[in-house]
Amino acid sequence: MTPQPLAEYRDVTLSYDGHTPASADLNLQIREGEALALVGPNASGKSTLLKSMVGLVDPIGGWMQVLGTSGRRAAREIGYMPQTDEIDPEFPISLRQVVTMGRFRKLGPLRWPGKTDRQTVDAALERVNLTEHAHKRFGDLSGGQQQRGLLARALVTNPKLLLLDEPFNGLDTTSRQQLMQTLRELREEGVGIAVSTHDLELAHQVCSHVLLINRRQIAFGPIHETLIPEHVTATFGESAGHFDTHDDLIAHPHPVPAPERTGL
Ligand SMILES: Nc1ncnc2c1ncn2[C@@H]1O[C@H](COP(=O)(O)OP(=O)(O)OP(=O)(O)O)[C@@H](O)[C@H]1O
Repeated sequence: MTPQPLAEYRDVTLSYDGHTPASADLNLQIREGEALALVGPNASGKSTLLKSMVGLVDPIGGWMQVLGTSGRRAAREIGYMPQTDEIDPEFPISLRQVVTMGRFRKLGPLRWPGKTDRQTVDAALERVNLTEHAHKRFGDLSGGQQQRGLLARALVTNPKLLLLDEPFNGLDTTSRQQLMQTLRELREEGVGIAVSTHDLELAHQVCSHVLLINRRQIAFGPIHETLIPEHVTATFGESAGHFDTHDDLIAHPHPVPAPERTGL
């Protein structure tokens, strides 16, 4: 029997205020070891979709399930790396403390981190190659190191499902390669991943599936069949350029702004 998907959406519409749709027609599945790239222009609904998987945005239509329950209930078992983080670079908090914060969802507010928690934090830091920087102030790390630190924070719950919102933004080539390698390893271990990105090449290198979105879902499916010129043009508009071949598509990804918000 095929195992139940880690996340499944059927005709889902999401809304922040309970009536204005923020994104619609969402139909997707993420299974163990699969990685889904969310691709679309700015303000097209990528972050909204990720937020809905941890219950930060609710559906106003359709049916969805995450880890067999609602996004809100599943949140403790999910690793979520948001696009922007609230950590003030001036705040005197070490990288290790930032990563340990990721355990608090598991620990609950009244438990002090124990041996297992410390070991899990050590393993996550090692996984993202930051062990030697553990005691540095978070704000003193480079942008790429901070990104990797936030990934470590998302990993300390040992999630079955990992959600990453534009994790490659601002990374240099080395950090990018390291992050891609980590994501491939996680897939091999059976972790399901959803990652929003503007980078089609990266999507191809890391992901098994793609969902193209521009306030509505344009297409979803295996990446090699679905990330095709017709779908990219439908997502980004004609100004996305003309793509003759698959290589063109990867060489010339030109995201353009989404249309003004009109309530779909
Ligand atoms: N907190 C919020 N309250 C109300 N509307 C919101 C909120 N956050 C986003 N939206 C709206 O939802 C729509 C989708 O935005 P979203 O942030 O999901 O896009 P995105 O594809 O992640 O964009 P980007 O690539 O710029 O991060 C936009 O119209 C946006 O204005």
